Amino acid sequence: MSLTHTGTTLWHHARIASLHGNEPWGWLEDGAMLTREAHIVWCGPRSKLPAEHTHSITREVDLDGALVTPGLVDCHTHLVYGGDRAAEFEMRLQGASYAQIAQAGGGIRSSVAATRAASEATLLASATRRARSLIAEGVTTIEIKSGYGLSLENEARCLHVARTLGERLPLSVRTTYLGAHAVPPEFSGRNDDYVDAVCAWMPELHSRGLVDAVDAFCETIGFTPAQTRRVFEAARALGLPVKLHAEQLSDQGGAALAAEFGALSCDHLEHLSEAGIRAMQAAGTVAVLLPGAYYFLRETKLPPIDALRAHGVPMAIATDHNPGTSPGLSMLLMLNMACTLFRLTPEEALRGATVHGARALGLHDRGTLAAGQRADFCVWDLDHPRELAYWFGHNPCRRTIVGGLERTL
Ligand SMILES: N=CN[C@@H](CCC(=O)O)C(=O)O
Ligand SMILES: [Zn+2]
Repeated sequence: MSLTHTGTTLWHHARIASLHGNEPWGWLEDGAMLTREAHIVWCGPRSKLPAEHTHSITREVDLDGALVTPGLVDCHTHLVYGGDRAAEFEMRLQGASYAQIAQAGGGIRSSVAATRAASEATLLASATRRARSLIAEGVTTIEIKSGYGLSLENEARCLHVARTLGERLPLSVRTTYLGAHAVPPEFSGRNDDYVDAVCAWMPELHSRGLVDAVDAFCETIGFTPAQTRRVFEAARALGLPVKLHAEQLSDQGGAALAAEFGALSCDHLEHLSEAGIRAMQAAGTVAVLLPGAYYFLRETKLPPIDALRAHGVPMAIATDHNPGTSPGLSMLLMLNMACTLFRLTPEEALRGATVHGARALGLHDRGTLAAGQRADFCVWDLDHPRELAYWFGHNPCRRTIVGGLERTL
């Protein structure tokens, strides 16, 4: 187990996936990459390695012709929660809708009760198990939202667990405050008062170093656009970037609202309008597609993929891991579903799970393999990168390097 940097490493004899969009989809033959500490110093065909780099090499690793891609980025998860919602799954299979269950006080609120009842150690143990599943399939960066605590101290606890995961596991963790996920029972019928509380807790959570971004669930069963605006104004006052669960079950105009605040991403988007797409394009907002939730809720309305593509809106994909609508823990399955259900090309899906996922988190130092980027990459037992979206129920990840360090679990 190598856990310290060993100078400058030349990783060679690799097929380095070419993911630049304007180049033929495939790989760089006899690819090589030079890493120093946590970063890539150089990447290209080994024969073109500049002479000035050769004398600095302290270690060589032969990758035996294996495929290399950037580390995967899961840019939308709700990984920290108590309990599960398998009983709700059974109810939905018998005909109850997600919205009906939520309106009857179940859904997110049942996970809030289970999360509040769980100790921090229990939350950390279950989130660690889930994170390890994602890590095993090549995830090197993950976003984790709060949203099952819904009080100042319970939101803080969940965000703290997320931060702790990033300290204990070989994984970069970004945390998102999703206080505006549902209205907790103690605020029942006082939705606006709850939004006031969500905004009031934000500076405290931020001052404890627990928040990288702010999100909300803008929906008929969540928060109105006016309430979402108030949450975003509070975030802007603190200089925090925003994201939004937008147009999942209905068109609320949430995407255009989020774009007005320069949102990093709008996520779900099954009911996204043309106006919303234009607003996102103008703001540079990433469209995060969540095929796991679409599949698990057995939705029928597809996100407007062709229009997003035509307008040049970057598309990311993520697991949306959560106990209610997407209990899956496989980014590779999401790559497959993004192609089979949403008709992304395998190349679009892989860009969605790497460079566009990173952009959805406001990260520009990862998601591609180039000089200056973080040395986060995966080595796969595959020939062509299209196979990442092809196989499912099988893990071809041979090794993963995070910040220049070989990862072991
Ligand atoms: N849509 C809102 N939030 C989650 C679901 C949360 C839950 O049902 O527990 C989502 O992204 O799908
Ligand atoms: Zn979500």
